[in-house]
Order: sequence, then structure tokens, then C-alpha cells
Amino acid sequence: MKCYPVPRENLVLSIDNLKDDIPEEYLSHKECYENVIRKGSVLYDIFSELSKDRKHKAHQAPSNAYRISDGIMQNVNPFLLHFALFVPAITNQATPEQQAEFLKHGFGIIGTYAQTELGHGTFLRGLETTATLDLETDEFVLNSPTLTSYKWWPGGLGHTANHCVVMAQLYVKGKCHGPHLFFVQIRDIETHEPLPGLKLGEIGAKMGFNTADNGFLGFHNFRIPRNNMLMKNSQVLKDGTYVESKNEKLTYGSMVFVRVYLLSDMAYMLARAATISVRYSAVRHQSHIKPDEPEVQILDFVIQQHKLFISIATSHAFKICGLWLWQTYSKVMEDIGKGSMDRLPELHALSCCLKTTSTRDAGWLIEQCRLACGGHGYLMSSNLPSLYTTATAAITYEGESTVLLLQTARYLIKSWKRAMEGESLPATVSFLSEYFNKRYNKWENTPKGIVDGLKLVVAGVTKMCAESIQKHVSRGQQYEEAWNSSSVQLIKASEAYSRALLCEVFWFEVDKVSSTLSNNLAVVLKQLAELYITYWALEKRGDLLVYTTISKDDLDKLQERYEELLALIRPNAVGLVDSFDIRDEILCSTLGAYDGRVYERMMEHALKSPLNAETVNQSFHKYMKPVILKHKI
Ligand SMILES: CCCCC/C=C\C/C=C\C/C=C\C/C=C\CCCC(=O)SCCNC(=O)CCNC(=O)[C@H](O)C(C)(C)COP(=O)(O)OP(=O)(O)OC[C@H]1O[C@@H](n2cnc3c(N)ncnc32)[C@H](O)[C@@H]1OP(=O)(O)O
Ligand SMILES: Cc1cc2nc3c(=O)[nH]c(=O)nc-3n(C[C@H](O)[C@H](O)[C@H](O)COP(=O)(O)OP(=O)(O)OC[C@H]3O[C@@H](n4cnc5c(N)ncnc54)[C@H](O)[C@@H]3O)c2cc1C
Repeated sequence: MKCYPVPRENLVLSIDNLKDDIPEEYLSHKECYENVIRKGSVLYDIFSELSKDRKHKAHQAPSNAYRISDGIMQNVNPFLLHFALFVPAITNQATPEQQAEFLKHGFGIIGTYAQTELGHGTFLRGLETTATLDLETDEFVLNSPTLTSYKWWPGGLGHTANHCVVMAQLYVKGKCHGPHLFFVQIRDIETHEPLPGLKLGEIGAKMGFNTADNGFLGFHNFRIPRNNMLMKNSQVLKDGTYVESKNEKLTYGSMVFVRVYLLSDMAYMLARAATISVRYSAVRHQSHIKPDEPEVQILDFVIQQHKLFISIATSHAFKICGLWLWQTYSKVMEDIGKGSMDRLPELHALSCCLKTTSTRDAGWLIEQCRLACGGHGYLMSSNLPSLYTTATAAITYEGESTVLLLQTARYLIKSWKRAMEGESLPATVSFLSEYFNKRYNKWENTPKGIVDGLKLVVAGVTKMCAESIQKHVSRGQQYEEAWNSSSVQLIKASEAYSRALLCEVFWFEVDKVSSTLSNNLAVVLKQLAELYITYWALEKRGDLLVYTTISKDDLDKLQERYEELLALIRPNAVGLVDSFDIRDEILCSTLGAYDGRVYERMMEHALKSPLNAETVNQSFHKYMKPVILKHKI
């Protein structure tokens, strides 16, 4: 076995045929895909070797290990779904024997997670793909009965994967048992040809993610062994007996894994955007502050600091909360392994709202970083446009944001009702029980005071939702209708909950570790945490005025403190993004390179445009010249 020296970054980045002669943005859709498969296969080979001595762990904590691919495949790695969902679905949903069987080829197979269909993405109970047990042959027969039942969107499905985990409606003896997962080979390992009975292809160009190879898949009487249903949670026995799962939602467990993961993922996306835009803002001189002095670094404009420092702070907030959420996830998975499902609803609710807030915030903050770089931020060579289109896809995939926030709202309303009945609540929602006692507490202009205030907003809005639902029901609506009528407020309750969680976890985790840090580091981290909390207190001042005793004077003082924090962070701003320690080869940005040679890099990159290969493009002679000459007076 070849032994690769570590660290992986040096190894990977030293491989010549992983570099592009022509920037990706100048390749065709097809060339882009072929190029990314070329590079991805080299990486796949390296990681396969490196991972040989490591068993597939059911759940790997968020790490930056797979981040090297972001530099090599600036768009998206078509093998990502293999690691992000295919393997976790098998390790999370298959029996140990099935895992041994399905994963025996290790990296010899490439998989994806095929759940979404042309007609259904959110409403999983409405999925149309069927898996019908054939008792005689001990097989399942997979079918796509309608066009809308075609699997549509799974990453890597078009041309990359040769296996997938398929979510299909399970039918046994004429009875439907709802969505279940199945291990399915879709291409021949040797020839890569689609297997008979399948229709496979790629879904076409997208706003971004164009190397993810999102595909479609239709089944026509496609047979798989009965044992290919992932049977850790529910089983179908040889005689057709269906054994129910202890909780049917365990089937949805792989989605929870990725939602939890995405918080850390967004921390990293934001770290890259912040590094690019802050470094550029330190290099770019434009305009004056004092008329009689030279043009200033645009980073000296306080409004530029206001645009950018929140991204530095948010990246840390997501990283710290991502680790906190990962610990919760690991604990709940451990409990489930011991047969206790008690905390699954709480984990689902937390992962839904935190995935939504982190992906939405990453989207608009990356866009804010781009806009803060002026025209040069609009260049593909800045890498900010690609970061934006990649990050914003996550607002939709793995659970569309509106839908997930409504799931969290379900949990908040249930928790509110339990609180009103005097029941004890999990720590993450116990503040709901204290609402009436704390509603009129004197406002404190401290990070803890703000966190308490944001929690009062959550409780107040949740109370308002519960009352709204009750009002609609009393006017004759069914509960589900009343829920729909109140959904604007329900979304607000979940958003407020997510923000309060992020502020609380960020502040208290930083506060907890600060005594273990060097004084300077503790001071700067606390400044970032306080900036984050104060920023959101000011953004949510309306809600705080309604649900807490905060005064105009308190808000004025918060605004003053916020501007003080910007000034305190300014001297460390470049150091803070340098500490994200993202190498140029992974940052892939003419504006954000460590050496600050922005203009030289921009020109070097521009000259790589195929259009600059000649001084006069052939279109002049073919098209323009005849018209110019014809109309020449
Ligand atoms: C080298 C290692 C690398 C590892 C890298 C890892 C990650 C990398 C990071 C980022 C990149 C990752 C991936 C790459 C890019 C793209 C991947 C995208 C993949 C996909 O895009 S993949 C498809 C995702 N597609 C969805 O996300 C569908 C959303 N739609 C649903 O999720 C459901 O459809 C729902 C919930 C809307 C309605 O479902 P429903 O109608 O059946 O339920 P309903 O509302 O009626 O009831 C609700 C009751 O179910 C409980 N409940 C529901 N869901 C639960 C769950 N998950 N867990 C536990 N409990 C759950 C509730 O708590 C409640 O409980 P209660 O009743 O007690 O309130
Ligand atoms: C880049 C990308 C990669 C993807 N990769 C994969 C993959 O690898 N595997 C896979 O299986 N899927 C994948 N998906 C699909 C993704 O999971 C779905 O797009 C997502 O779940 C949303 O479903 P939908 O697109 O059908 O939208 P719909 O469910 O049709 O929702 C459309 C809109 O309707 C509204 N809506 C829907 N339901 C409700 C409700 N109950 N209450 C209120 N409003 C509602 C929402 O506003 C929503 O935005 C990917 C998608 C993208 C964009």
C-alpha cells in the first residue's frame, strides 16, 4: 500500500495533475464535469488509501478533512454524496451484517442518496417510487409509476454513482408501510452502463453546484434482493411479515446527520468569504476620510467593518454551535442505540432551525462580503460568486428552510403547552416555563441580559402563536387549518428560537473556555461573541421593545457599545481571518490571497481567458465587419 505523508493538504496540493491550466469558468458544462471527475478520482484514490486502516464510522465529527476538495474542485465534489449521505445512511440504517455486505467493496463503489422526486421533495409521505415485495422470488420490485415519481436531484446520480440508497414506499401483501430505504446498484461496476430497467441521466445546468452531477432515475420493474432493504429499524421477513420500527421517523435519520453537519459547513464557507473580503479591504485604498490625508484602506470605513466583522463573528458562532449540536447529536444517537427515543424530537427541532438559520445567514453574509468588494467581488476569480451559489443551495437541500422552521415550531408549540401544564422541559426550551416570572425583569445591557431578552422574545412569540391557533380553532377551523393560518407567526417563533440558541451557546461556550485561553485570545474571542450578540440585539430591537423592558436609552447604549466593538476588532481584523488558516490553493481567490498581490493576480487570471489568446477575435471578420462596412458613411 502506498504510504502518503501527512498532512493531507501538502500531499494533495503537491499533485500536479490536480491543477487547472484553464480556470473552470471557461470550460463547458460537460468539460467541467469531466475535469472534476478527473481531479475527484485522484482525491478518491488518496482518501481510499488513507482510510483503508479506518473503519467506516457511523458518524464522523465535523472536520475540515474533506475541505481540501474545495480547493481542488472549486464548485462541488460529485463524490460528496457518497461521503455525506450514502455511507452514513448505510451505517445509520442498515444492520451490522448488511453494512458488512454493502460496504465490503469499501471505496470500490460510489453511491448517492436518492430520495427527492420530480413531484415531491418536502412531503416524504407523498413519495411515489414503490418497492413491492415478491414473496415467490424473495425480492423487491422497484417502480416509478409516473413521471413525477422519477428520482430527481440526487447528487452524483447522473453519471457518477454506481449505487444508491433509494427512499421508496414499501408495499407488502398489498399494504403500504410508508417510506423505507433500499440499497440499489444502478450501474455495472466494469462498464458503468445503467443496469437494465433503469432510466438515468443528469438534470441540466443550475445556478451553481454545476459539478455535483445532480441526476434523475426511473425504475421499470427493477428487482433487488429482499435483503437490500435497510433493516436496522424495521424489517420484512422472508414470509412477508413486516416488523415495525420503534419510531418510523428513524428512517429520516440521515437527513438529521447532514443538517447537524451543515452548521460547521457554513462556518467554513463564511470563513472563506470573510478571509477574502477582509484581506481585500485591507489592500484596497479608495477615497478619503480626512480630506487632507491619502486614500484610506476601505477597512477603515466603519460601515465596511459593520458589513464584514459580523461574518468573522458568525463563522465562529457557527463553528462553536456546530460542535455543541454535534455533541447533542452524538448523545441522542447513543441513547437511540440503547433504545431511548426521548430526545429525538428535540434533536430534530434543533437541527431544523439551526440548519436553516446557518444556511440562510451564510447566504446573505457571503453576498454582503461580495458587495463589500465592489466590482472586483463580481469577478469569478474572486471566488465570492461561487461561494454564494454553493452556500445558498443549502438553504433548500436537506430540507427546505420554511418547512424545517415549521417543524421546529411544532416542537415549540408542544413545549409551550407542556410548560402551561406545569411539566418540566428539556434545558433547550425550559425558558418557556419562566416566561411569566421573567417577563417584566429589569433589562440588563450585558451579553447575558441580551440572551435572556432574546429568550423572552421566543416565549412571547410562541405564546402569541398558541393563542392565534386557539383563536382560529374557536372560530371553527380544524387544527391543521388553524396551524396554516398562523404559519407566518410560527416561522417567526422558530427564527427567534434559533437566534437565541446561537447567541446563548456562542457566548457561554466562549465564556466557559476563556479562562483556559491566553488573555489576548480570550479578549478577542469575547469581543467577537459580544459583537455577534449586540449585532442581533440591535437587529431585533423591535421584538425586544415588545417582549422585554428594554428602553430607548438601553438601545442607544447598545449601539454605542457595538461601534466600540468594531473599533476594538479593527486592529485584529486581518489577524482574525488569517487565523482561519485557509491556504491560497483552497481559498482560490485573486482578492484574498495571503500575499495581497491583488491587482497582479487579477491581471494574471484575466489573461487566462481564452478570449485573450488573440488580439482580434474571429467574430469581427465573420459578423461585425460586414455590418460596419455596410453602414459606413
Ligand atoms: C469525508 C466526510 C465528509 C462528510 C460531509 C458531510 C456533510 C457535508 C456537508 C454539507 C454537504 C452535504 C451534502 C451535499 C449536498 C446536497 C445534499 C442534499 C441531500 C438532500 O437534499 S436529501 C433530501 C432532503 N430532503 C428533506 O430534507 C425532506 C424534508 N422533509 C422532511 O423532512 C419531512 O417530510 C417533514 C419533516 C417535512 C414532514 O414529514 P412528515 O409529513 O412525515 O411529518 P409530519 O410533519 O406529519 O410530522 C412531523 C413529525 O415527525 C417528526 N419528524 C419529522 N422528521 C423527523 C426527523 N428527521 N427526525 C425525527 N423526527 C422527525 C417530527 O418531530 C414530528 O413529530 P410530532 O408528530 O411528534 O410533532
Ligand atoms: C443543490 C441541490 C442538491 C440536492 N441534492 C439532493 C440529493 O442529493 N438527494 C436528494 O434526495 N435530494 C436532493 N436535493 C433535493 C432537495 O432535498 C429538495 O429540493 C428539497 O427537499 C425541497 O423539496 P422540493 O424542491 O421538492 O420543494 P417543495 O417541497 O416542492 O417545496 C417548494 C416550496 O413549497 C413550500 N412548501 C412546501 N411544503 C410546505 C409546507 N409543508 N409548509 C409550507 N410551505 C411549504 C416551501 O416554501 C418550498 O420552498 C437537492 C436540491 C438541491 C437544490
